[in-house]
Amino acid sequence: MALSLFLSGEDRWIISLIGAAIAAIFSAAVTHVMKNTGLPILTFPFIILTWFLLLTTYRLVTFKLSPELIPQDLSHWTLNIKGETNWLNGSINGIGQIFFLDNSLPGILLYIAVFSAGWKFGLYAIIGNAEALITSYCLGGEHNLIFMGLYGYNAILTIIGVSIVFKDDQRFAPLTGIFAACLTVPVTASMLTWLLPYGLPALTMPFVLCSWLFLGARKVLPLL
Ligand SMILES: NC(N)=O
Repeated sequence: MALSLFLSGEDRWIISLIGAAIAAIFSAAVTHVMKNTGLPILTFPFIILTWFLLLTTYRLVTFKLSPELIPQDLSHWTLNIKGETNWLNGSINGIGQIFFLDNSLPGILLYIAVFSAGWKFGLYAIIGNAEALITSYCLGGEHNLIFMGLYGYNAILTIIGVSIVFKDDQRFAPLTGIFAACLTVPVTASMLTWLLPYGLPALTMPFVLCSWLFLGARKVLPLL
C-alpha cells in the first residue's frame, strides 16, 4: 500500500508487489535476529523496506517518487500551526491513517471493525486517538496534521500494543499504554523533522519506537 501510494509511474504496481514479497523475507530475517530480545518486530521491516525503496528514486530512474513527497531544507523550514480545527474529523481520521485513509467513512468502519474484535480494542483505540489529539494540540502541533489524524494512528497502535496485545499480567498495563500513546506525539514530531530533508513519511516508526521502549523496559521493570 505504502509503495503504491508514494511511488509514481506505471511500474509502481509491480514494484509494490515485489516489495511486498521482499517484506515477507525481511520480516522473517528480522524475526530471527530479534528472537532473543523477546520483543515483537511490529512493523519495523515494513518501515525500513519502504524507506529504502523510496530513496532509490534519487538514483535509479525505474523508481519514480510521488510528487507529494518533497524533501525540504530544515534551514528554510517554518512552522505554521494555523489551520482549521475539526475535532470530529480528528476523532475519526486517526484510525483511518493506519491504512493511509483520510476520509471519515473508512474511519467509522474501522472503529466498528475494531470494536467487533473486542470492546477493549475499540475503547483503547478511542482513548489513544483522543490522547494524541489533545497532546498534539496542547503542545502546539500543526492543525492540518493533527486533524488529518497524522498524530493519532501511532498512538492508537501503541496503546493497543502496550495495554492489550503484548501485556502478560501487568497490573499497570492500561496506564503504561496511556503514557506510551502520549509519548508518540513528540516522537512523531521529531521523526517528521528527521525525515524532512529526505521527503520520507514517518509511517509507523513512532509506534515501533514507543512500543519497544515500554515493552523492553517491562523486562526489567515488570510493573510497567
Ligand atoms: N500505516 C502508516 N500510515 O504508516
